[in-house]
Formats: sequence, structure tokens, C-alpha cells
Amino acid sequence: MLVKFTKMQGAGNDFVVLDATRAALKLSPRQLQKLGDRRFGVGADQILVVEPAPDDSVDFRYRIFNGASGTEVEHCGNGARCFVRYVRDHGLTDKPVVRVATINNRLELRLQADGRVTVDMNRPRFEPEALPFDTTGLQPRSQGQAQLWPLSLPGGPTVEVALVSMGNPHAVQRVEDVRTAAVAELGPLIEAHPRFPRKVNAGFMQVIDRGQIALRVFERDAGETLACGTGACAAVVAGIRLGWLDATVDVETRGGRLTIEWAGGDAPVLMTGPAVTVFEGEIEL
Ligand SMILES: N[C@@H](CCC[C@H](N)C(=O)O)C(=O)O
Repeated sequence: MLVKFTKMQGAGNDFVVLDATRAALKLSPRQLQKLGDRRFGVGADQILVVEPAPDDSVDFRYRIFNGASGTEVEHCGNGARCFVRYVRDHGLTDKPVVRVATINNRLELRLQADGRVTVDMNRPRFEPEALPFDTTGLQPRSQGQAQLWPLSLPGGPTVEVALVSMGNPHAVQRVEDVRTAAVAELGPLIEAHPRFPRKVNAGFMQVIDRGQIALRVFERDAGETLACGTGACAAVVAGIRLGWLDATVDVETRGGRLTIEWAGGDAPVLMTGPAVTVFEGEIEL
């Protein structure tokens, strides 16, 4: 089967985007993995599939698969920005504000005059069950409005993490310096920790000042990526609740800058950042 694709990136988090609005596209995990493969396929952290709207409350549905595993996931912040750039550039809509359904969310996306995209990422959740996270026998430490949970890593140290669900699960820890943080060593141990039965995205956050952090994320089923949009939202929300950050924060990732705003409580998290087309092509799957 010959499939047309668009390669995109948002702050260096890269995607293969497929149009399934005109004809249904059902790909096996092996075909998705081939698209994600940087040697035998196109290469991408995630595969995004644009589908027709499931009902009148949204304009499209979009599905997200991790490129390394082919597993479907709930949310992708950088992908959401690329999705809206894609539907506008391919003439699938001319609306300035686009609404989209994901597996467990409804998002609103707005193209800014400077080409960046702002996404209403909905409200974050903090209950351990939302990730889920098994708290059996654990006592969290309270700080500000947040709780820090001790996570004993097999054969490694015990780290303290803040739990945030942005629709997908995140465990965020503060580090002195992201450049020297043990992301490659601790990331896989946190991602696959048995207390997270559906695995987790592991964030490593350096607070630079109350309006700026540096962040690296070891993503579930993807490894460390150059940026993670939901990870940026999770880190900022955790930092605000812990009393370290103000309501608007610039997040420096290895692939670019994202701006995250959160007014607290039930307010939605707003994420603004770039969305860029790299090239288009066709691949035999
Ligand atoms: N890159 C993403 C997150 C993609 C999904 C993640 N790997 C998961 O499994 O939850 C982002 O920009 O948010």
C-alpha cells in the first residue's frame, strides 16, 4: 500500500502526519513502527492520523501513535499544534479556531498571526488514579498546593515526583541542571516503574526563575525527545502548585521554546509554540 505523508516538527518533536479524512486508513502496529523508524521508514517520534469529526461539536478527530511502538496514546501537545497547521495548509478547513477530538479530550487550537499555534490543553488532574499511580504504602510530602511522591527506582536512587495527568500521564522531578541530569539512566526506570501500570512520561525540570524553566522529557514508548508539549504543561503546572513558578512560563527545551499559561484551579492550560512542515512524500507500507 502506497501512503502519502507529511513530515512535521514542533520544537524538534517530530511527526508523520496522515490524512484519513477522505478514505479510512487502518494501519497495523508494524506499519506504524515502519513510519516511525528513522532507518527503514520516514522517522518520527509520533504518527498523527487526521480523521473526520465524530460529531458536530468538533471539526476533526485526530489519533496519536508512538512511532517506536505503534501504541495509541491519549494526547500530544506538540502534535496538536502540527495537526492544526496541517489541516489549514492542506485546505481541510479555513477556520481560525479549530476544535478536535482525541481519545479522551476535546481541544481548541488557534493559529496566531506570527505562525505559532496556541492550544487549549484542558485542565490538568493530579489524583494518582488519573495517571494511574499505585500509592500503596507510600506517604507523599506536601509542598504548596502539591504533593511530592517518593519513587524508589529499582537498582537506583529514590526520587521525588509530582504527578500530573494532561490526559496522558507525567511524573515530574526538579533537577539542579538539565544539561547534566541523568535522563538516559533514570528515564527508563521511571517510565516503566511498576507503580505506573500504564507507564509514564518522565520530566526533568530546572527552574531558572519564576517565569522560565529548562526541561527534558523521557517520553513513554519514545525515549527522550527534543521537546514534549504535554510534558511542558505538566512541569509548569507542577511548578506553579509547588510555589516555584508564576502563571506564565517560558519552557526551554532542546528543540525550541514553548510558552505555557495556567491560572490555577480548574482553568485550562494554554500552550503556545511552533508548528513546521519539513517535507512531504509517499512510502510503501
Ligand atoms: N510528544 C508528545 C507526547 C506524546 C505521547 C507520549 N509519548 C505518551 O506516551 O504519553 C507531546 O508533545 O505532548
